[in-house]
Amino acid sequence: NEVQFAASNKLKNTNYQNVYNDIANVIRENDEHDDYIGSGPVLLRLAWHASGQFDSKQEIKGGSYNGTLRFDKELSDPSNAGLKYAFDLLKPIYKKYNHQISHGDLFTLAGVVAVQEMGGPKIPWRYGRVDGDIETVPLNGRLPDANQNANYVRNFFHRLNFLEDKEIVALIGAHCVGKTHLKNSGFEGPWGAATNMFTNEFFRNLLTEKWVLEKNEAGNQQYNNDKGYMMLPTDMALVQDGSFKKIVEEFANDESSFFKVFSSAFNKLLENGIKFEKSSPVLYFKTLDEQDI
Ligand code: HEM
Ligand SMILES: Nc1ncc(C2CC2)[nH]1
Repeated sequence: NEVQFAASNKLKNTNYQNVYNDIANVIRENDEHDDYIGSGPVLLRLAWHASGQFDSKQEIKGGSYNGTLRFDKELSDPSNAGLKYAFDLLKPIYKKYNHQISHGDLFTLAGVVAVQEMGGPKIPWRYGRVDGDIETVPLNGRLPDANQNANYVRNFFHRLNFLEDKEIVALIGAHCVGKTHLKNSGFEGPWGAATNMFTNEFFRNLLTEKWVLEKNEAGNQQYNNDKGYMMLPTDMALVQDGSFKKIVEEFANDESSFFKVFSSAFNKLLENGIKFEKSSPVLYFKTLDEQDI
């Protein structure tokens, strides 16, 4: 399976902090989105969906390299419902940099900005993805189904080369931000209280709240508690499977452990299938707060 080689881009490393800041300012300016949850969660989901359709066994491999989520063919995949809003937020930034940044680099960088600006861990990031044409759009249907159990979840992430349970549990911990929307996915409700701060709270709620399996208005089964919070079947799988559950307990007790594993797993997700030059710089970005902006 040939891999795709990252190209050296025209932007100098320093300019990527400017792109980071532009995306961070878009998040600040659109804080009213989704009843003031803000635009961080949906931009994080955009970066995940731009990368999670990777399958090294397929002719068309997918992954973030070609920036194919920009094509309606992929954006209209029912799994991507709600993401056009996030893509539209990034269009003015793409235009501003006038082809000096690819869509693949922009979509993945937006995920890094979203995690960091919501108080999550620093995510190392590299540039060099090159936009592919519409022929490189992967088939729809490669993103995961939320109605499934622990074995499905484990096998799904094995396809993305996440062979350790720790990585899988950490990645799903991104459900600590945002909410589910009936019109997008057929599920409804937030996981918990603070839905725009990236913390280990999602893991605590999984363990401490009393969850009841109910059919929702769309006919899907979801877990609800007495405070109006919800969990997907695939979320609950993390405490139904013994190995996953031990890791949920570790992350619930030690947020720094969750952050460390999430940082490397999210970087790996965003770089699946891409070969970067040894010399290609690994960039770390300052948050707006760290720059006193
Ligand atoms: C078993 C794997 C996963 C399943 C089945 C799944 C499923 C879902 C579903 C059904 C939603 C609700 C979408 C909506 O109704 O708007 C959602 C939201 C979200 N997912 Fe996942 N997800 C998975 C893994 C991930 C991963 C790996 C990440 C990131 C690293 C992620 C980040 C998010 C975020 C940030 C939201 C909130 C979006 C918003 O508030 O608009 N998810 N997910
Ligand atoms: N419980 C739950 N699973 C997924 C979500 C959306 C990310 C917010 N909430």
